[in-house]
Amino acid sequence: MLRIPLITESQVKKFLTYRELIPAIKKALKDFSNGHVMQPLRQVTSVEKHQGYLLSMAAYNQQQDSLSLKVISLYPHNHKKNLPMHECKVFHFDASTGQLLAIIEAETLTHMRTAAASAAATEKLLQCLAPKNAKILAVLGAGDQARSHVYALMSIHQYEKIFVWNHTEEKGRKLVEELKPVFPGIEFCPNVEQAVSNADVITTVTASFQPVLLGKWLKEAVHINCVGACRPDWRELDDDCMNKCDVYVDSYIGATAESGDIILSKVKVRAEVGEVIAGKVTKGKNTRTLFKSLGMAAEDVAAASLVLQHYQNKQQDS
Ligand SMILES: NC(=O)C1=CN([C@@H]2O[C@H](COP(=O)(O)OP(=O)(O)OC[C@H]3O[C@@H](n4cnc5c(N)ncnc54)[C@H](O)[C@@H]3O)[C@@H](O)[C@H]2O)C=CC1
Ligand SMILES: O=C([O-])C1=[NH+]CCC1
Repeated sequence: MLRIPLITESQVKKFLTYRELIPAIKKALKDFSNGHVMQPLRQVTSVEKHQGYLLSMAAYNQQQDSLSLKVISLYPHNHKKNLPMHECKVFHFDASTGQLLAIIEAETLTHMRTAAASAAATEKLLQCLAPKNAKILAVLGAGDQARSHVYALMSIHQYEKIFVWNHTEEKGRKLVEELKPVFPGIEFCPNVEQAVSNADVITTVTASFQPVLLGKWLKEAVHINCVGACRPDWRELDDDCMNKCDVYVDSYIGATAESGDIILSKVKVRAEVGEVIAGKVTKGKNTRTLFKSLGMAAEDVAAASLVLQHYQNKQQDS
């Protein structure tokens, strides 16, 4: 019987780099918006008794001929138990035969591909619409996504200052301490308004159900990546913030079905980021831009393909 390889977290950490991943995710976003990806809306199974969810995310990228399914748990109260909010695996298939090629431990893959999508959006929207001389990055949240976002965003632009805010100071300070040797300009900011009010780029990566970022704090030119709040009644941004920005999404269908920030604010979505990358959408006049990221299986397929390529190359070498 053929044994299916399990590609572990430590292997994924060795295989994935933002240098390779960001272009791969850009291509995935573009392929998706060009209609080359079969991606049903993800299936969400509620585990009401424990206030959790199980998400099934499948996609087939016709351009890459690449097929996978990610299964990911979402337990927003896990931080109180000192447990991660998500646990996940990607099942990567041979698209031509339907045979399972590998099972991939996908926590790092998810942290990195999400941050790569934000980096791709920031690069595109900052270049088109917001100031080129961005100096200050603000990160609201101090978990796994906060860490991956600092690495990914710093890989495309050298911000002089990074302000991290978290609702619990201890966790925020701990992340800053960890990242300080790599990014000396990073600081913890105990006041969220102070953290964001001079920021050129703001990334929200919290497990909050209520707005943590308010429109009245935004400066005239700013780009926001809003990464948390993936349920129709959850918010990370208030209505004012949503309405002050030109809003871009990863998927229209996903955003209008799942994002509380989009649905409850009734904001008009300007475009998918993939449409901007594909050159189908022209520059808007608004100097405030916002990328509402919900995460897509198309991104998981792209990241899993890279992981598998590296894994197979390594097997051939040894
Ligand atoms: N858009 C996408 O593709 C993806 C989005 N996510 C979302 O990103 C967010 C962060 O995920 P992780 O970093 O993996 O989680 P994590 O558990 O590592 O970090 C969550 C952070 O939110 C903070 N937090 C918890 N409750 C809060 C509250 N009530 N108000 C403000 N902050 C609060 C925690 O202190 C922690 O800093 C989550 O909402 C998650 O669902 C995760 C994966 C992909
Ligand atoms: O795309 C993803 O993996 C997720 N988005 C929100 C929770 C998990």
